Amino acid sequence: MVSWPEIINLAKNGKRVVADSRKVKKGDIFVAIPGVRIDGSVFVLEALEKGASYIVSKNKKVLKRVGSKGIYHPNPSLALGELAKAYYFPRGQKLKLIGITGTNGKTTVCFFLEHLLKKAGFKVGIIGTVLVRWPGQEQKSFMTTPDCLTLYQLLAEMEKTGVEIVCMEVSSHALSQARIAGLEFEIGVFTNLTQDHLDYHKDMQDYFKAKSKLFQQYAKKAVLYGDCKWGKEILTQFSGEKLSYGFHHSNDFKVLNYKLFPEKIKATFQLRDKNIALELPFIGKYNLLNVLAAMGVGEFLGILKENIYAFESCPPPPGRMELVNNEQGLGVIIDYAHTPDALENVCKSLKELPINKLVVVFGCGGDRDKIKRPLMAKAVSRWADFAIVTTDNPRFEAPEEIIKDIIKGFSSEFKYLVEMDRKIAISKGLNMLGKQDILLIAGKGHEDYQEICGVKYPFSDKEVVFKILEENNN
Ligand SMILES: CC(=O)N[C@H]1[C@@H](OP(=O)(O)OP(=O)(O)OC[C@H]2O[C@@H](n3ccc(=O)[nH]c3=O)[C@H](O)[C@@H]2O)O[C@H](CO)[C@@H](O)[C@@H]1O[C@H](C)C(=O)N[C@@H](C)C(=O)N[C@H](CCC(=O)O)C(=O)O
Ligand SMILES: Nc1ncnc2c1ncn2[C@@H]1O[C@H](COP(=O)(O)OP(=O)(O)OP(=O)(O)O)[C@@H](O)[C@H]1O
Ligand SMILES: N[C@H](CCC[C@H](N)C(=O)O)C(=O)O
Ligand SMILES: [Mg+2]
Repeated sequence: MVSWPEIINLAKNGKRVVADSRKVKKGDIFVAIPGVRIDGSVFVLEALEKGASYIVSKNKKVLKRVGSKGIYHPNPSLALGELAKAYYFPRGQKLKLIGITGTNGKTTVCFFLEHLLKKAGFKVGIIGTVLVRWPGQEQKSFMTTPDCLTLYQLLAEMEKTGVEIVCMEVSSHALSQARIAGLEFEIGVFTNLTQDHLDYHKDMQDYFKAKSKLFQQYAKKAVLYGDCKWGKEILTQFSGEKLSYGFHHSNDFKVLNYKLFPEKIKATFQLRDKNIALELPFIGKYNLLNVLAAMGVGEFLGILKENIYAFESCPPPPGRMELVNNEQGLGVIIDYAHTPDALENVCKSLKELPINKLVVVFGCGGDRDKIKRPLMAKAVSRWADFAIVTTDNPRFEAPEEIIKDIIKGFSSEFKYLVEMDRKIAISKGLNMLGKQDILLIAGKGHEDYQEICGVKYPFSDKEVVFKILEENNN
């Protein structure tokens, strides 16, 4: 039987590593991952039939049947990371990695960082919910954090083309499933932790445990949101170099004062002993936190001071508090808020502007956390003047049932209507707009599809707005 160091050496010398039996080719090393739906050990025979030369598994019964080609590893997900690292980075990882985790703000911080680091002269790559991008390359994303092998493949490709630093979103699913196993992160960022994904994580403590792995197992330095108990807990536990940020005066990097305008924010920050006033080209008070997170990373990399004004030309990511400019002069905003906290923050930020009525079109995703549905409605009803409840991505759930869960969160006096067809819902919202009113279309942001029963139908909130306005014009 081959030993673990021997198999690592084989991977270093170009022996392919796969975790999906459908992709096995002759000579590959197949790693059987115990998945959420199914145990990869079920596919060991298929992998062998396709010519796999080695099987890595923790299932001793299966390994007994495999014989000399079998290799026992107590944690196949970690084994996959080690093998992927050996295969894709045989001479070690040279790329600097920045990992961003948290319920909300990962994509935004990632985009802000890309902008800052480019200005500082780095060759930067980003990996996240909206896209994967590095100089000369851009691909649409299918996951926030890709599976382990896809991730390593991307990173290796980036390194080959001269990328020096990669900022990537690290979801709690990725941390639980060890998709980043074997990678070393120069800096980890924690943006916040609020209700989401309780379909996957047992409770908030379990969700936090997944998030905090980034700091316990992977990151050398930490940039931490210090205004919540979860951030404070990581701050206390983390033994490496760390920096906290937030609105509270106890943080290392903080907001001293700010003023929100319909298309920008003017703010003064205190960065340890230095104060700086900036005019930022986006809206949403919480985006001040996302800027601080990016500043914290800049500080650790030693490039913040010379490049701080980069934030004054930093556009928000697509579908995040995106103003839909239109000839009719209607106030329309598209945002990716799909959690109670995000909706609370977005609606509150909009109501802080000098506006009249706030109308919100939103729904909730199917096959995801059900507990958050009435809480999202509650957040909307606290700040909005009217809501139109519609479909998001129903996936395999009945839209009527999702909507039933949502409307349980509205108080009896709150005014809303239900319109299942998202296009008609948006159209109804647009028709309600008067002078200085705002229509917030929440939940799908940059997404260009609506997923119903396993089929992704083309649907972009932004394009739909333009289409309706054009139809109304004719
Ligand atoms: C719940 C979840 O995260 N599931 C992910 C997980 O699937 P799984 O554990 O169910 O895998 P499985 O289907 O049981 O298969 C187990 C193993 O058997 C292998 N297999 C499977 C079938 C076969 O014929 N042969 C075979 O060898 C699989 O390759 C796998 O290694 O591992 C798969 C392979 O890496 C992922 O594609 C899959 O993501 C699904 C599609 C997904 O929707 N994930 C979402 C929830 C997610 O991860 N989202 C986060 C963002 C969350 C946020 O908003 O923060 C993300 O990072 O994208
Ligand atoms: N720092 C923040 N605090 C609270 N809410 C935020 C923050 N940043 C962004 N949001 C809200 O969360 C939404 C999603 O933001 P973003 O895409 O940056 O987060 P994310 O963590 O990448 O989300 P996902 O996990 O879905 O990829 C935004 O559209 C906004 O409504
Ligand atoms: N990454 C998140 C995105 C949710 C976006 C929302 N549009 C939905 O479909 O619920 C998830 O997969 O839970
Ligand atoms: Mg994201």
